[in-house]
Amino acid sequence: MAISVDAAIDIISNIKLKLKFEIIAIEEAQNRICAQEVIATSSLPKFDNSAMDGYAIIYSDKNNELEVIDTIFAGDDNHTILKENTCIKIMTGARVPKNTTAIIPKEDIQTISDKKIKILENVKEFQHIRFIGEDIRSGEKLIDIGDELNFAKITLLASQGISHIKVYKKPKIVVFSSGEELKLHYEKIQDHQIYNSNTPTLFARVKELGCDVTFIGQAKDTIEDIKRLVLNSLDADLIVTSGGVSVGDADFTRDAFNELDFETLIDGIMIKPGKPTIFGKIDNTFILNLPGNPLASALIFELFGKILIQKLLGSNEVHPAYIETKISEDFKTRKGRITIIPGTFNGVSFYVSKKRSPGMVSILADCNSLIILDESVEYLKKDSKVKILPINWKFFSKEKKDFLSNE
Ligand SMILES: Nc1nc2c(c(=O)[nH]1)N[C@H]1C(S)=C(S)[C@@H](COP(=O)(O)OP(=O)(O)OC[C@H]3O[C@@H](n4cnc5c(N)ncnc54)[C@H](O)[C@@H]3O)O[C@H]1N2
Ligand code: MOO
Repeated sequence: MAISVDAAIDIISNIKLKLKFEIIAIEEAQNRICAQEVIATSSLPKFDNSAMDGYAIIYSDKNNELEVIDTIFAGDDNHTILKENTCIKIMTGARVPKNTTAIIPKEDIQTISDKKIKILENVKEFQHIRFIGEDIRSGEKLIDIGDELNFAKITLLASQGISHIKVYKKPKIVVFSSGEELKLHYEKIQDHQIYNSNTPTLFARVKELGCDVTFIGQAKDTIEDIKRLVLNSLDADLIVTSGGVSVGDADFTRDAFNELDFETLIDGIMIKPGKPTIFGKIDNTFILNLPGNPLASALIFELFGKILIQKLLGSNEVHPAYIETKISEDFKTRKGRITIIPGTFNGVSFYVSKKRSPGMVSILADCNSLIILDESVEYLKKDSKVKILPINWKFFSKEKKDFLSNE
């Protein structure tokens, strides 16, 4: 029996998993999920240092002529300290002498003689000193279990001298389709046949989301053939298949799964499109059977499949987050079931896709987000608030946008 959207999301978000991990070099770690806590073992900066090329001084000497008694470069292990009315020439990044209370940028001094300078500008106590630990404190948690590693997290690792990191293994996903009418995109087709667009779509999507993915072919519309493909894939973490879930005379996936000790977790979701979605498990392999209709299949994957992938990746972020915006024009829909509406968010408003039929293939190519409308919604007035779920976060535009003004 079909269950509510909320119940389906809860089932997927609460699946229990034993994830495997591996140790990899940090250069290879982008988009991987961290399987260990990383605690800072050294403060950054490691020592008080100069933020400018200039002179280290004692603040109370700021109005006096100062004698230059030494020069310190970044990386020097210099232990000279300042005396009254002296200064030390210092480079950006160099450790400051212990009793320094201000750095004077080179541009702000006047050279009086070879070893004498005078300060021309106002000085603030402690100016241009970068203090130990102001960036990272030793003992501070830098990365948590389940955090996604990106360039910025890799910065943290490298700055601590960490060369290798424990990450969860990429989930192994197997994709296949069923349907006698389907041919692969590199095959010749006849007039009564269509190209299998779902499998390459899902293959690409799970790969984009950080999984290892294998395509194992197409099942004929027979229980035996579907069983054969499933049995071949039980080393995977997840099988994603599409088609064959409805009530037609050639829809056999449910029967095939049931002959293989399938534990049904979801059999239908009260959503449009994509109601006939099946999710369950054989041994340790999850199976997500999406509807055959291409848009239905892709949208259900965007809403539910992505949560599942976040779980399988080991991410600690499994709940879809939204952006609040407004709808670009009046919008009418049929109430009665929660509906996934694809469209485009241009940074200001959400534009509903004009075409939305579940059997279409062309729609998502022009969309970057979804809204999920409650079953009671029949009409949204222009500028009504909507919550969008982004499909893609890389946010660029074909037109030049003014992101510099704050109006
Ligand atoms: N009597 C009823 N008929 C249907 C119902 C229903 O409740 N009662 N539900 C409809 C809904 S909603 C959906 S969704 C589909 C789901 O059907 P299946 O998952 O069994 O999918 P198929 O019948 O195999 O195919 C549906 C449609 O999609 C095309 N398709 C299938 N696989 C692919 C693929 N890999 N690439 C591209 N296109 C694909 C297929 O040719 C069909 O046109 O059932 C409705 N019927
Ligand atoms: O719900 Mo079906 O998935 O519309 O085409």
